[in-house]
This record gives sequence, structure tokens and C-alpha cells, in this order.
Amino acid sequence: MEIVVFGAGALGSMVGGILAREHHVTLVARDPHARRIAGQGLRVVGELDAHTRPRATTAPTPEDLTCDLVLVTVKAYDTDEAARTLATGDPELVCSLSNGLTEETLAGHLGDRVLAGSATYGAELVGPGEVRCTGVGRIHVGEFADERLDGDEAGGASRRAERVAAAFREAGLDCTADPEMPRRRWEKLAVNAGINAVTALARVPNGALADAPGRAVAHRAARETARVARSQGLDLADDEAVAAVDTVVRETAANRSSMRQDVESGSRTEVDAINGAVVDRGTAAGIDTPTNRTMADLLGTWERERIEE
Ligand SMILES: NC(=O)C1=CN([C@@H]2O[C@H](COP(=O)(O)OP(=O)(O)OC[C@H]3O[C@@H](n4cnc5c(N)ncnc54)[C@H](OP(=O)(O)O)[C@@H]3O)[C@@H](O)[C@H]2O)C=CC1
Ligand SMILES: CC(C)(CO)C(=O)C(=O)O
Repeated sequence: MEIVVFGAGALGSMVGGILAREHHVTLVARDPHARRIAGQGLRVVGELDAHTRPRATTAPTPEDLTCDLVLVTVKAYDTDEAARTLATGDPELVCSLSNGLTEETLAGHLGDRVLAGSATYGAELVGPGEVRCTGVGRIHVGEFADERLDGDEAGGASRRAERVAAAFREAGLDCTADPEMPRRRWEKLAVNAGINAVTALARVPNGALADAPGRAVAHRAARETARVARSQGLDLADDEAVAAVDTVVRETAANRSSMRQDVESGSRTEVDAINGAVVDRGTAAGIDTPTNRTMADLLGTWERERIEE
């Protein structure tokens, strides 16, 4: 496959580096990372090990973006700009692995070429040309809205998602085409809504949410997310959202969540695309989401203060 990874920071470099074992991969990255990859290739270290030679560029041309698949791995707040750039080319499929509800933004520019994705692999950039896999997880891809599973995609499966998943597996990544991606997307949102902001505000590892009082806050945020999901026609029970939070807390107990990492490095967070998305959709559906609203407001206050400094 001809694959472009748009926004090759930590996650995109790791996934792109592994995909380059079997596919023609172009990484859209920043310098000096892009320059080092173009010169010396890309090293994946840690729990995965590879040295591959994907192409790398900071400024993709429309021809570069006319490919079989674009994987979007920018932070959620960069999705709109990424989508505008992607629309200058003609990719056959576009799939986001970003956290938060980003697919609607992509589809606004790229239409029904957009698939949804989620990743539970962990990745951190070591330096130019090198990325560390900090945890082997799983990637899911699929259609992002129930109505897109109808028609010729009978039975909820999506042939194009199956094709993407098979290409990932061929390169050695654990990837599944999920016939229930619309629901999974909201379940992942509940997990991120429950874990990310709480661990960022309290400055604790994910495992600290195994006990009260952090656990109770995370559960409230997850229940609110499930309620909003149901208002959008998705079948996500409160108990299922809470159980998903508990599972991820257990499985990633030692992790510093991505939002905690952002706050500790003084960077903008993805709170708008996570807790903010729950609040906005809840408001539109007449559902109050006080826990998500409080977390979005607190992190929003911190972000404004940081930007003004
Ligand atoms: N890292 C992880 O383990 C995981 C991350 N995720 C999710 O994946 C997404 C990416 O996370 P992560 O990889 O950690 O983030 P990073 O910030 O490391 O990577 C994103 C990269 O995209 C670059 N970028 C943004 N816009 C452009 C552009 N127009 N052209 C070229 N490069 C661009 C950014 O550069 P710059 O900063 O200079 O703008 C940055 O290097 C997030 O939504 C995150 O929540 C999900 C699961 C695991
Ligand atoms: C699953 C979890 C919570 C793992 O830390 C994550 O996605 C994140 O940190 O953004």
C-alpha cells in the first residue's frame, strides 16, 4: 500500500516506522525529525524494534497525498488544518488514530473517505529519527457512524476497514477491523474523558484512579459520556463505560496519561476534543455533563493562563 502518515510525532512515527517494513510509507513530520529520517532512516526502539527507511517530508505535495491511505496522527486540535491540507490531494482512504472525536472534522473536508481508528499502543519520541514504543497495544479501524455501515457494507463489517487492518497486520501491528467502531469510538471517548483530565489535574499515574476519590470522578465523567452517547443513538451503557475505564486504569497503571504529559511539559491539551466534545454534544441534546464541564473549564483556564504567560 502507498501510505502517508500525517503528523509523524510519537504515535505516527512508531506506526509509520513499522508499516514501512511492508509498505511504501511517507511521513509528514517536522524538522529536524523529517530531515534525520530522510538521511538515516527511522529507528523504533523499546517494545518494538525496527530500522526502516520511509520517505519523510515537511511539506507534502498534492501528488504525495494522492495515495491508498492517509493515517492522521496529529493532536486533535490540529485536525482541521490537517484535513484542509489533505484535501489538496486525492487520498483513497483517510483514517485518524487521534484521541477525541476528530472524524467529523475530517469528513467535513474529505467526505466518506474517512474511517475511524483508535490506538492503545504507547509511543514517545526519543529524538530526531528515533521513537520508543512504550507499550504494545491494539489498533482498531472501522466506519465511524452507524449509517455508514448500511448499504453495501452488510452485517456491520466494512470491507475497506478489513483491507486496512490486513495491511497493518502484514507489517506486524496488532490491528482489527471493528464492525462496531461507532460504539468503540464513544467507549474510548469515555475512557479518555474519565482518565486523561483527572490524571492531568491531579498529576497522578493512571493507576491512582483504581481507588477513591479519583476513581469516583473518572466514573462520573464516563457515565456522563455514555449518557450522551446514547442520546446520539449509540448502545453504550453506563456500566460498560465505567468497566472500560477500570480496565484501562488497570492495564496502564504505570502510564502518565497523554494529557498529564501535555500539562507537565506546558503544552496545549486535547481537553476540547475529549471532555469538551462530551459537553458540547450533551448541551445540544439537553443533557447536563457537570463533571466533564468542570474538567474542561479547569484545563481551559490553565491553557489560557499558559498562553498569556
Ligand atoms: N503517543 C501515544 O502513545 C498515543 C497518542 N495517541 C493520540 O495520537 C495523537 C498524536 O499523539 P502524539 O503522537 O503523542 O503527538 P505528537 O505531538 O508527538 O505528534 C503529532 C505531530 O504532528 C505534528 N504536526 C501537526 N501538524 C502538522 C503539519 N501540518 N505538518 C507536519 N507535522 C504536523 C506535530 O508537530 P508540532 O508539535 O510541531 O505541531 C507533532 O510532531 C493524539 O491525538 C494522541 O492523543 C493515541 C494513543 C497513544
Ligand atoms: C488510554 C490512555 C488513557 C492511556 O494513558 C490514553 O489514551 C492517553 O493517555 O491518552
